[in-house]
Amino acid sequence: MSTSATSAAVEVNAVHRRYGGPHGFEAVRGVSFEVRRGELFALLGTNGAGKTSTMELVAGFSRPQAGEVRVLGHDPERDRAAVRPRVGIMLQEGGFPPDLTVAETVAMWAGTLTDPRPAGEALELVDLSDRASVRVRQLSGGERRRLDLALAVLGRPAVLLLDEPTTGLDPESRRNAWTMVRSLLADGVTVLLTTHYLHEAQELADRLAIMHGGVVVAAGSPAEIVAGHPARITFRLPGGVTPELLPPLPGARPESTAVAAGQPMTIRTDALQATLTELLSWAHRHEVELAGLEARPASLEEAFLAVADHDNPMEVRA
Ligand SMILES: Nc1ncnc2c1ncn2[C@@H]1O[C@H](COP(=O)(O)OP(=O)(O)OP(=O)(O)O)[C@@H](O)[C@H]1O
Repeated sequence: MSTSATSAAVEVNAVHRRYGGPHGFEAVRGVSFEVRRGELFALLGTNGAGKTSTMELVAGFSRPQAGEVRVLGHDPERDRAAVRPRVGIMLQEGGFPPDLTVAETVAMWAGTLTDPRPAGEALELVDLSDRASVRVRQLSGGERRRLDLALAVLGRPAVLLLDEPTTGLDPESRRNAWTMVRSLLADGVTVLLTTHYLHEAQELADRLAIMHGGVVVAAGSPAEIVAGHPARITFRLPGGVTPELLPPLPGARPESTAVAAGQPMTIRTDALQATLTELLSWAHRHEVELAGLEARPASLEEAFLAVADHDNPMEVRA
């Protein structure tokens, strides 16, 4: 195991997870990452990439066939008694008795914890106070998700494991969930979450890993992940100008050269400042206006699509 056992809240080291026996399907194929204390680490990936399978290993619900997991320094499956009181878990299926009310569900769950938050406080955190007397079966999908979240934070966990916590939430509820997660982070809670919302990862994550086909294909801070991908400059080609009349632009390539004068043109560049400088001085010299000019770095979504398309992903240590 690495020497950072004291600083990392979660350590995942070269884990493998196979379903269906020794010759079955290997869903997780040598994944490694660390979640430092107090940070939010996001696991992104295509459908079936192995995010939930990895999350279940961290939750201690199953053992990896190879590799190691440590949560707060313990094996979460073997040392369950040491780990579980300090970890809040929200997986994809809540599975609560449908005939209990929201308040009864929280009370039942609180009964299994040593130092639970007051039920009202937990429901307030997820904006469900006014649904306390409603039966679980009558909740909407988004309200059930919020109940899952209330239960995950009920025991004042030091580490929170959230598997797609905001799937099915409307935009306002999603933002409320982000606010809650940020306040937990401010209190020093460590969060590992999976999400399909790249904007969510960009908003919340200190660091992230992108999984594809059971391995980590990119890892780092959101800025590090997008840094390796080209920026984009768009503008409307001035009247009378075709793409071949543009000057040579350092580090750049047009997305398409079949653009007529007056039409929108997109240029990809690995050297945004140099390309833009050259383009603007050319426009100045020729006294033409680049209407609708926009320049922006790659988004996490562009980086995600690029690495998810990668045919031969390499494992990366986060
Ligand atoms: N119990 C199981 N038995 C057999 N195969 C399984 C089992 N659970 C998951 N898998 C397979 O393992 C692979 C990884 O699944 P997993 O749920 O970990 O992916 P994921 O990244 O969370 O996907 P999604 O984004 O769609 O939720 C998938 O191909 C899935 O079909």
